[in-house]
Amino acid sequence: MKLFSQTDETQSLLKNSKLSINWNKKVLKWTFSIVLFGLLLLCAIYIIHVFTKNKIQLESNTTPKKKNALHIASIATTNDEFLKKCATIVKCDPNAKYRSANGSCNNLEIPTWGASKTPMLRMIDANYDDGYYKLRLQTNGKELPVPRVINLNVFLNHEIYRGDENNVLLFPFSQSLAHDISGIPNHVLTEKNGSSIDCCSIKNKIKEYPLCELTIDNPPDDPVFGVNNRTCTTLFRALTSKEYGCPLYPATFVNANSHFIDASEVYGSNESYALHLRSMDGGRLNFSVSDNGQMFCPFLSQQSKEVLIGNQSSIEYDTGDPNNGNQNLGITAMQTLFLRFHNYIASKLSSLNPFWTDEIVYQESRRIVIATIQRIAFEDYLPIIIGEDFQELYGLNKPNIYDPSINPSTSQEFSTAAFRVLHTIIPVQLNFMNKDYKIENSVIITDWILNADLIPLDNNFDKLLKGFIETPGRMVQPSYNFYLSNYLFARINDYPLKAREVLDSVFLENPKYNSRDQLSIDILRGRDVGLQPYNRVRHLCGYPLAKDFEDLEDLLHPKDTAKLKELYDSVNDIDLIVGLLLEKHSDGAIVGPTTRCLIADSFYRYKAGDRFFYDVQGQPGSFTKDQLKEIKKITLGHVICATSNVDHVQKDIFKTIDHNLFPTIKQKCDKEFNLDFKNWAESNGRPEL
Ligand code: HEM
Ligand SMILES: [Ca+2]
Repeated sequence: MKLFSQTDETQSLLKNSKLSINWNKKVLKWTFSIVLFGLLLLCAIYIIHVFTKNKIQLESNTTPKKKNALHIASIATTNDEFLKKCATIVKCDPNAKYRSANGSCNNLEIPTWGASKTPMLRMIDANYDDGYYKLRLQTNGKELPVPRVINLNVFLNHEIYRGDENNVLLFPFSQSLAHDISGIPNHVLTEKNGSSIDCCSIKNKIKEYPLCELTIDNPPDDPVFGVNNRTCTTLFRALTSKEYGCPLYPATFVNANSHFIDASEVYGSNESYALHLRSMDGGRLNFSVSDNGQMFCPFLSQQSKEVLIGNQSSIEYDTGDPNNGNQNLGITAMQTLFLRFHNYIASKLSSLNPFWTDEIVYQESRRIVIATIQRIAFEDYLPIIIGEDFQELYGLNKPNIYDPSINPSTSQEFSTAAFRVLHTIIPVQLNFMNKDYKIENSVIITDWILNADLIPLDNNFDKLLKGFIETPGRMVQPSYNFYLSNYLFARINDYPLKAREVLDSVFLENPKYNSRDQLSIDILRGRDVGLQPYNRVRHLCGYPLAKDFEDLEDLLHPKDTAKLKELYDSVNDIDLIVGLLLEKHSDGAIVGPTTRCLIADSFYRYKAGDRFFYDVQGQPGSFTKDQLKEIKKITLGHVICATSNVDHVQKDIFKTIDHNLFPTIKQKCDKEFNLDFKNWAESNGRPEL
């Protein structure tokens, strides 16, 4: 007590201290609790954060992107063999603005994906009798039907002559796309003196020459070939990866062209050829000038006009596609069109940016030409082929869909079967039309295949383009045109024939008459490259596996399945292209369901698998928003207007539009189809090397 009395202050202090100790304890307790709570809270937040973060990462790493139900996936097991065994190591510059000439370094993870001289992709493993290279047999071990017999029994003489709503232009544009994405050379067997061996003349020893294995036996009662006892047609097997120094099992085929849609048919598919085609001046490509001052692909052999008129194929042109650029008047017209378009853009860009080097002008012009072709291919062309709605549903219309996991390579099924279905749109006749819509001249197919002499004469190029736009095209249908099925590459003494009458009379007199059947070739090529039969591929595309011929009637006409039943022993033997040609067309498309599925798959690869695709943003070479806006306006009509004297075109450039019935749909080139490259002026922020 004393203590208390003695020290009031202290007491109070003590009291106070007691109080304060109590209070301090409380504060401490509260602080501790708050801190603990805070810590717990922080821990909880951290745990939640880590958990959700991991979950998100887990989802983005392991959950595949929501798969579009229409997409098919390759089920072939051999696609990576080339990468494992033969792909060269390529060093890429991830900041490179422009695509390489051969397509390498497009995919920075797998730089050889899509490059020229790399294999075609298989959707399904190859089908060979020996699992490796020998042509497949029927499932019961018997020989497959002779292709010519298939053509004669199912296709020939069933042509539909109705004009199509699409015009002839669809054909050369299709073909130039085909040779942009695919090119498999033949393995030609040569004599010691360098001339090619005629497999038919060594028929008794043909087994010793596996490359002659495709040689066609025409039936003795063949209505065309039988007449002159032409029982045999030579066809060589395609060049395999082995000939490129990379033996693979099973036989694998190599694309000589870059797989991407990158105008390789204009610029070449490798660096040295690309350089060879350049003038190295003003960013232009080399060109020749005709007598009337017009620009053409460089003439490889220049002869006098008189000789040209003397009906001999004397001019050949130097193009980015040395194998096919001269094959026919249509494809050569496309080569000319895009060569001119490149040089047109180069001159525009040079005047906007006089200080640009040849290299910058060349690369920027090339980039615009490629973008133009890609835009036309995806927005104007593809909807006609596979149908607008299907294209939308497939996800092909979405912008900027680059996905480095997509292999951009051309599939074997697409290039050797599905895209060749469009061989059916090849017309018999091409028209040269003047500005007044008058046909001045027409040539039939035996005159315009292997004969591109007509292009530089007079104003033929303009008239040919006008004829393409104004003439209704050939409808897609099961049969190829009669000439293509009988008189392909009809040449006597190496000169093209001039008219059907001549052709027929010579044919009757000359047993050496040497024409071919394109459909037989396409069927055989499918066997050559080991394509799986139609039933397997349609199943891959989501259609039921047919157990017998009648089961095919969900997609084919009963009259056709009946014919197939007479030719093939089993529904599992039908050649892919045969089934594809006979499919009823899908809604809004000009091809059937399996063809549409294979075409959509490939075009998806060419878009989603191309880092330089024209609308991809965020890459070193992406177009600016303003440039992209301008690119999006360029139609094939603009290209024609910029490069020829055609003065009226329509926006829907592949549609036949009767100028008498719909005069307002035709628009004046100089009014409606001008191009503006001001967004490429360097003051606008781009570009520099
Ligand atoms: C007059 C026009 C045409 C002719 C004479 C023609 C002829 C040929 C020939 C002879 C082949 C090589 C056949 C072989 O040995 O396997 C071929 C391949 C091919 N054709 Fe055509 N064709 C023409 C137009 C078209 C068109 C319009 C398309 C439409 C897309 C097309 C698509 C293809 C494709 C994808 C290939 C495979 C290319 C390869 O990988 O080598 N062709 N064509
Ligand atoms: Ca290409």
